[in-house]
Amino acid sequence: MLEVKQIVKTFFKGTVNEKVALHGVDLRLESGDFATVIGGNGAGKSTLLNSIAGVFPVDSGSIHINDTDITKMPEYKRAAFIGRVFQDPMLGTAGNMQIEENLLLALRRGKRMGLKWAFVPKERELFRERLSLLGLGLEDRLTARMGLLSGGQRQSITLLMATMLRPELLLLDEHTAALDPKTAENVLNLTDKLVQEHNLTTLMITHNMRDALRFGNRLIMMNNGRIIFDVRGEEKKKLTVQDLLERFEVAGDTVSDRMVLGTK
Ligand SMILES: Nc1ncnc2c1ncn2[C@@H]1O[C@H](COP(=O)(O)OP(=O)(O)OP(=O)(O)O)[C@@H](O)[C@H]1O
Repeated sequence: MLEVKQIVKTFFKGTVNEKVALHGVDLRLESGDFATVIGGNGAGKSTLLNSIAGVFPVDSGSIHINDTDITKMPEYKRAAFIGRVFQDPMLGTAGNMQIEENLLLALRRGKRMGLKWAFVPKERELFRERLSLLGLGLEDRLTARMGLLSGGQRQSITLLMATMLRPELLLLDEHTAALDPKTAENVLNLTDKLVQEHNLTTLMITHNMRDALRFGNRLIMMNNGRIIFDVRGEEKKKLTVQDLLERFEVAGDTVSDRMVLGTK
């Protein structure tokens, strides 16, 4: 469960460039909620995810995961609760390390690694099993350098890593936006499979309205640092792109072609 209460975030406070990116945002995700997040440029979507992940402190308000108050917890400690996948496929994995070394880091997250990279055979077996889920043949390339893989392959492995130890919360920030349409589709389907399989509480920012409608049991729309629409269950299932366009229009937001058509 995630509970965000009244969070405010201001950038460049007290300067001519002062920007209030979040105006007292409230959000509660129940365990297993999969919420897609949409909104125009500068709506505050990434700022909301970054505030939850602890990339920077918030000005006020509180953030709880289950019963733990993480508002003042440093980012590296929050990583024990949170799995993240970013837009840039290069960010989630270490390019100069092997596939299995990256996976081992994820498996031993929060534990002392010591000086040795001693693999237990059971771990390699687990990695092979997880990688075969991707259907990319990577289970036979455990010692390949991550840097040799394509963006889609790296993003798929980042997803596996983010969910290797079941996180309390999964944060996805436009994680398929840098991929070609076919690869993006595969990574989205993998995302959905992992979320369902592990019943993960998930927040997924997407610029694509169709994907926001297709995935998850909840949809959240942001505008100008506020959540202006939060819909779930049957009501979400009935929503159409046209409904979303109307909401954007009422909010006075501009909608780009890529949001409607899903192109980059
Ligand atoms: N690190 C930062 N320093 C200064 N201003 C920032 C920073 N991050 C975000 N902002 C500003 O905060 C506002 C919200 O930005 P944010 O990136 O959260 O929007 P977004 O909804 O994710 O938009 P986009 O879809 O364009 O990525 C914008 O005005 C942005 O310029």
